[in-house]
Amino acid sequence: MSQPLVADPLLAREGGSNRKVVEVAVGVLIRADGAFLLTSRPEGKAYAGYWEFPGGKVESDESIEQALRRELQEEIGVTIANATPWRVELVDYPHALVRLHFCKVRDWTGELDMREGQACSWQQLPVRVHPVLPGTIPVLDWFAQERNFVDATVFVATEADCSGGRA
Ligand SMILES: Nc1nc2c([nH]c(=O)n2[C@@H]2O[C@H](COP(=O)(O)OP(=O)(O)OP(=O)(O)O)[C@@H](O)[C@H]2O)c(=O)[nH]1
Repeated sequence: MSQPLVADPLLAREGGSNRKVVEVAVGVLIRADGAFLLTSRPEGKAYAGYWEFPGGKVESDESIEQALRRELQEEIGVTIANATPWRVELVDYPHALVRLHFCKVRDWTGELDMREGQACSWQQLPVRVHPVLPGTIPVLDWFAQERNFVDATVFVATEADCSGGRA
């Protein structure tokens, strides 16, 4: 699959790309111990099986927070108390030009329930699930900056790891 570009917002706004921008609300659920929730993209969607933060497209009559509340109920069965806007990123995929509105969520009710057959995993840096969706990688870098984490944000198995560590 060809790799997406992280688009230049100015170029997109000035007509460098005439594709419609799809607004996406993304929830970064963070537990008290700092672990964050990743989910796998369901079968049938672009990049099926890739790991991402849960969320989805904003409908025309919704705010980012409303869309996020709806998507998280629909996809993972939790109700968020509130969402704190964190960062916005424009990504130019072959299938869509998306503006990702990442929001931190620390307070929710309900048990996790993967309603679209996804997998889920609470992760710390470096993340141990793969592959990670290209548009999700920058979020790991933002976490690394916040947490003074200097190693690679995605764990890469070495030969020693694969052979159980024996020489
Ligand atoms: N949910 C989510 N989407 C992301 C992330 N990073 C990222 O590039 N995206 C992109 O944002 C878009 C989200 O669309 P989606 O297909 O998940 O949204 P949706 O649930 O409303 O889909 P549907 O309307 O096809 O059912 C996809 O193009 C996806 O590749 C992420 O961390 N989380």
